[in-house]
Amino acid sequence: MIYLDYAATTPMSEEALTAYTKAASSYFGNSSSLHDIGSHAAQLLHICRQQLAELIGGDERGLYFTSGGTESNLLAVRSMIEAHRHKGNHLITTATEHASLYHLFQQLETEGYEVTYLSVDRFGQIDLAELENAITPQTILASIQHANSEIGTTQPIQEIAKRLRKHGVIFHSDCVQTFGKIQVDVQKMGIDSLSISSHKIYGPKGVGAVYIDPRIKWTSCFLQATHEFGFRPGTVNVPGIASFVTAAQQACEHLADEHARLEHLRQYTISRIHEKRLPVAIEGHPDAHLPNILGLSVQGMEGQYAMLECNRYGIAISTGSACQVGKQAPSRTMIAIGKEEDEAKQFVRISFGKWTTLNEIDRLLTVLETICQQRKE
Ligand SMILES: Cc1ncc(COP(=O)(O)O)c(C=O)c1O
Repeated sequence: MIYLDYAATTPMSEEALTAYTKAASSYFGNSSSLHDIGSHAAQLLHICRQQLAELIGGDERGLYFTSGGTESNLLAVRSMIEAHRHKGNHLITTATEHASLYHLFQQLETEGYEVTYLSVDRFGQIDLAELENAITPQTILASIQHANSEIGTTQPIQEIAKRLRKHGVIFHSDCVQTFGKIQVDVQKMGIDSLSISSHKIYGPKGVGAVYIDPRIKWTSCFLQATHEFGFRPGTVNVPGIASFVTAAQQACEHLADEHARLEHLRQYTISRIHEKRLPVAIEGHPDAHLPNILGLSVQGMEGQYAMLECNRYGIAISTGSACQVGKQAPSRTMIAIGKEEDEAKQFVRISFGKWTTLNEIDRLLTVLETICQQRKE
């Protein structure tokens, strides 16, 4: 099977697996226990926190480990808005956030918050003037993703941060798809808070982190949470965290080389699509994009059909959106970039990773050509 769905999840690297087993056997203690076995685990946790904070240019006192990107987004936003409720009830986000945030903001609307969903252009970027116009004295927080998980478009984070800072609005950014792929540095980006996840970068599933600038106040979503400085209750997954941080260090260390390699694969795929004259449109931003994600619209064919046919030929790709067999929902991102509902269902996402080769891409393109041809006949 050829795996071209690395943006959905990645296999664990050897190094991350080794770090996991080592920590799980040698540092198995509960990091909250006061005996030496607990203290050893707490020491490892402390080192992991320092190392991860360094990788994102942050202060270790603002880093909290969680069960992944979904929980990170939920807890970061809820904890910060709860502490700033006195300022007002207005929140800003975009039409193309990950489902974890989209559903959270929908829920918050039912709880009395007013939410502005910023539109995006045909490449998936927000409009800075629209952002600035949306800010009111009651705006508490804006949650704007670093990159979209379906089409890979990155947002002009520094420009966004400048505008939000000018008006004293807290800036949370979902960096789940970008951390380890392009630079994520809280100071350079000017963000107050971010979410990251381990399983997108060859670490274990069920582990992630939130960073909240220690100057930003937050109120825990949990009563009397004693772990993670009160941010999140529950025994801390120290082996998972040690493995996550190992994966993160590797991803950041090889970031530049890996970026160039993945971008080459992406450009190669696009040029071969054009050469073969496949009935496929390239989605996303021509310049501001992740190197590992390529969003495609397969004309006249539902994305789910294309995906299932690719699977039949031994290639794993994604439709980008959660769907049930035989019932494809239109991609929210596609609708937001201006597609009609039928067109929005024609979406597939190809995502490259550590082990992707040009031969695998050639095979994908041959299969796509066959599927399009079959459909015509
Ligand atoms: C942009 C983005 N945010 C959040 C998540 C959720 O992360 P996790 O799977 O770790 O809960 C994902 C995962 O697909 C994602 O792509």
